[in-house]
Amino acid sequence: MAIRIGITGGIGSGKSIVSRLLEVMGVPVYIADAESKRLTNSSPFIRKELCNLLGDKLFENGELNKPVLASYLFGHPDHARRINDIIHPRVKEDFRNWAEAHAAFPIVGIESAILIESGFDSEVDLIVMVYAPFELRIERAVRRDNSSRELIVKRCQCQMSDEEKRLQAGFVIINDDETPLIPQVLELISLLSKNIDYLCPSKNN
Ligand SMILES: CC(C)(COP(=O)(O)OP(=O)(O)OC[C@H]1O[C@@H](n2cnc3c(N)ncnc32)[C@H](O)[C@@H]1O)[C@@H](O)C(=O)NCCC(=O)NCCS
Ligand SMILES: Nc1ncnc2c1ncn2[C@@H]1O[C@H](COP(=O)(O)OP(=O)(O)OP(=O)(O)O)[C@@H](O)[C@H]1O
Repeated sequence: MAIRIGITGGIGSGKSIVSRLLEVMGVPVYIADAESKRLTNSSPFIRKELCNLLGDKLFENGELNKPVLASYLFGHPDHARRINDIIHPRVKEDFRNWAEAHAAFPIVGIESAILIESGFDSEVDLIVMVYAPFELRIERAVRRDNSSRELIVKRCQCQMSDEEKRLQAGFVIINDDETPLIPQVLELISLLSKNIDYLCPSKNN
């Protein structure tokens, strides 16, 4: 069975770039955000539960009304928890199937901004945190999403702080526009390759 790493970090930290680098280096990565959107659109169970909470207007012509979901979800941390409790158990199940299908790889990854908050930390052998200073994250996300600072800050408030994430991370990748990324990703892969026994002894037999 593959070693499972969880790649996390706040909005704009650079998880997508790190995941892309890992994939280029031969580590398949399950992108939880993309998969949760796919499941939200395709799973009748998720649709039904979301409509029970927010009404049928949530799906217009069969398509998820993203602004409606976003305004509820990011409106209050309790709302985010309610939505996550509907979507994330299905994502977890989907990830387990995906990981089994990729069991021949020595290392696989899952990328999620809310890996720890949504309980995916128990699915992985190592948490890798992508870190960037708060202001830089906001600046990047504002530019990328063509969004306002207020909106991005509000989304940050639905996520665990960097300080808390750091406490749980076994490896931190600094993505501050100064520290080169590739050597850090190579170091991670090298460390994992050397420490397979240490990380998950049962998986290396
Ligand atoms: C609410 C939705 C429709 C907003 O879509 P929109 O295109 O406006 O934003 P986008 O998806 O690009 O999200 C921007 C960032 O917000 C953060 N974010 C998204 N969902 C969540 C969440 N449930 N809790 C905390 N932060 C979140 C992530 O850092 C994400 O990259 C969308 O984010 C969604 O469907 N979220 C539920 C799926 C989910 O929980 N994804 C998070 C990772 S598993
Ligand atoms: N080292 C870097 N150099 C230049 N641009 C970067 C760097 N890291 C990230 N960016 C840019 O910052 C933006 C945010 O990065 P990215 O999308 O990888 O963040 P993320 O952690 O996946 O965020 P989210 O949780 O919002 O999905 C992107 O437009 C990306 O191209």
